[in-house]
Amino acid sequence: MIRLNLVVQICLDRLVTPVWTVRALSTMSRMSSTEQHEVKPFESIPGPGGLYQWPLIGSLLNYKPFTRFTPETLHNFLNHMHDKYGPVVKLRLGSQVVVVCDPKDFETVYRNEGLYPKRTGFDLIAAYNKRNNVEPGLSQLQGEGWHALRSPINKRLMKVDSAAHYLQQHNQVADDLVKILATQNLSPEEVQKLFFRFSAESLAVVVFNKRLGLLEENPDKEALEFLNLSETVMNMIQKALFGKSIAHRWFRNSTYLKYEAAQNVVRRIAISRITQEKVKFEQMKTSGQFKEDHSNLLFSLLSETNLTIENVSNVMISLYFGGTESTSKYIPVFLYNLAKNPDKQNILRKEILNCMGQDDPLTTKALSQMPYLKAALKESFRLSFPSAVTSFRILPVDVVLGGYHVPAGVSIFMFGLRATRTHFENPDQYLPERWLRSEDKTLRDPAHSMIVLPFSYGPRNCIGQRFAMQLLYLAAVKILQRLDVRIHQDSVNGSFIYKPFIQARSPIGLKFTGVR
Ligand code: HEM
Repeated sequence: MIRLNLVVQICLDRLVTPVWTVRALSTMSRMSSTEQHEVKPFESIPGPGGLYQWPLIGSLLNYKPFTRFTPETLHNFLNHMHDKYGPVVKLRLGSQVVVVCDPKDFETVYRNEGLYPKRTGFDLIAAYNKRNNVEPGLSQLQGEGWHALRSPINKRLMKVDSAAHYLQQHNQVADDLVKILATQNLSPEEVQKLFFRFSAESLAVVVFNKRLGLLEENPDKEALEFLNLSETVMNMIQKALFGKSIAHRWFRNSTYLKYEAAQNVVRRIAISRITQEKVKFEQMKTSGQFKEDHSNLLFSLLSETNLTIENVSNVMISLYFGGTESTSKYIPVFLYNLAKNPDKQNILRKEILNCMGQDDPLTTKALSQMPYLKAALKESFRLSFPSAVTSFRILPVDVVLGGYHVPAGVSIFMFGLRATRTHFENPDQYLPERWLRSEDKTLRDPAHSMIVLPFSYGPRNCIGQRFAMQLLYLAAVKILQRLDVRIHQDSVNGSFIYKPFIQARSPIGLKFTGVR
């Protein structure tokens, strides 16, 4: 996402200026004369100039060996840029982008994103889809094509109880996770891998209607192959995203070939599993067991007459990949914040044990009675924001951001992470209490509602957020119900990087011991 296709960038750069001139006039004419007077032109947005604005070279100059930053410490680089140039900065990150960090500007961006918000996809996936004649998935599509695929999923996944349908099965997966943590002495790397298996297993229940058995002592061969290939797919996307592979756009380089081989098998396995479920679905339909409002996502998508097996498989693959990496990376970060603040961990454990005891499964009722759990996760999102940039948009209209005119067609990055520090009291402390209502019913820390948006906002926000929250709550609840979480003394210095989701520079040494 961050390093856009350079060819497209160059074309965009050429296109943007003339479009801006025409649009600027029409937009400006809609403003009051005072506003027109105050708006500063796009050209005057501060930022590194000269060579730093050149296509390709400009982006490379931002990183090592020319600076102390790398794509993985993009957050530090953007903070440095805002310290130097102010709340609106123009620079090259692949294409020319405008970066904003004021929540009021986030609001303006979201308000103007239109019906089909545009966020460019991953060029490695685009190359694969084109070369293999595969229809693009949700995160790759734009415009009406995106809307046509997103709408049927939206109406099911954004429902309040969409994830709750899977809660019972997810409880079982979480129990298996806790059993392993309680009985095996795992290295930090093994713990990280275990969380990946937990997320993959939980999402498999949603996308394939089946557990894969990834938390069993000896998982079956196909399940393990699926897991290993999924990791390869994600690693290659990451490599391309951070500019460690560029040539895949023009020919099949080694990153592309590894991605293609892995993705071909992943797709074959996914399509074969979904085809098996289609047979079950047809039987249910014939026997009258299937109702229109069925809460099972896979069955309900299979019932859409305008979606082919290929469409449904693409959606499910998007969900599986969109969800596994992000959620598995965030579980140890949440646990890290609780382990570093044992007093908060104890308050949370007390709330959990009061609501559900040491053996009960997590239910929606119990969840509704746990305000501290929700505050603890929200505060973790604030203190350790899941992605370096909340998201980015290419708007269909001109806007004014921080007093500067930004033409339609320019990439706008919303750097929410900075606002999580600049808009709160005691920003470096983990204080779930700041999200709880005090007795006079006001929020203790009434921060702007556009700051802590881990799943972004608007019609193109994260479609899997209910599942992500469910899995994060479950992992924390089930672990704290039975185990105390501490950090190995010789581990972790709290230094996090983004690839593109947050993770500790080296796996966090979490220590799990039984609680009585
Ligand atoms: C902690 C976990 C997660 C985080 C922080 C996260 C965050 C995000 C963000 C910031 C976006 C971009 C939204 C925008 O541009 O407005 C996104 C998109 C997306 N996410 Fe998530 N996500 C998480 C988990 C999940 C899960 C569990 C799933 C699937 C079950 C999922 C599926 C997707 C998909 C398919 C998109 C693309 C949506 C579209 O383009 O229409 N994510 N996510």
